Amino acid sequence: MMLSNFTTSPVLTPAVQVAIVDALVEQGWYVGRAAINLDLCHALHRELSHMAEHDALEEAGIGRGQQHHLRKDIRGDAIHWLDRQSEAQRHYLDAMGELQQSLNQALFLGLFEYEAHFAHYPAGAFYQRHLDSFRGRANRVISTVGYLNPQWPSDGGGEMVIYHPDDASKEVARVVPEAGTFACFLSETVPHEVLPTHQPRASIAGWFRRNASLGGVLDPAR
Ligand SMILES: O=C(O)CCC(=O)C(=O)O
Ligand SMILES: [Fe+2]
Repeated sequence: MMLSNFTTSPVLTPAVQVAIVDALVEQGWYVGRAAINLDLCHALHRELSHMAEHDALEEAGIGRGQQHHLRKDIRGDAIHWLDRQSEAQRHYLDAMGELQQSLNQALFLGLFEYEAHFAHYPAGAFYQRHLDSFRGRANRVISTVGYLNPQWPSDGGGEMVIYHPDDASKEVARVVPEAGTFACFLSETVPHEVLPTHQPRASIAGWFRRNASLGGVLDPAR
């Protein structure tokens, strides 16, 4: 049994939370290495690997509610929504709850909930350039990605590319998906993609949401 101390140190330090808020205000996106507690990343990685090995993941699709369908030509990951079933998941979700409070206090965003899924990209999988939310639908406000891979070779592929909010042809960051790295960006304005990965790739993608129920029509969470 490996001893892990993710329960005793913060998932995201207060300094990292401040850096996230500042970067979102200044440029609309944040990327930090060694931002999330590594023991927690390892515990979450074990959990996701176990699910992948036991066929416990579902193929990811695009669109929500009735519009949900599979498009392997657009995204090739398999997912499992976090459900607080393990201590590691509860820690991650509690940390995102704290971040939600920091974001609301500093930016008055009125974020009211957070949803997140594990994502497993098998070798060869990618996710084409996209926005996580569409203006007007105003449901997903801030996107987060936590990376779980214990190590990542320089030729491993699978980087997340972030593009400039005002110029989608301009690459502003290339994020190596290694454990401890955390990315965060405005869901409606920051285009991003996952380049084809050359080896299995593990992450947690999540979104802070605002209630977007309109005209009595319930906005489906997923
Ligand atoms: O895993 C990543 O790096 C990003 C995934 C993503 O863009 C998404 O799930 O919407
Ligand atoms: Fe995305």
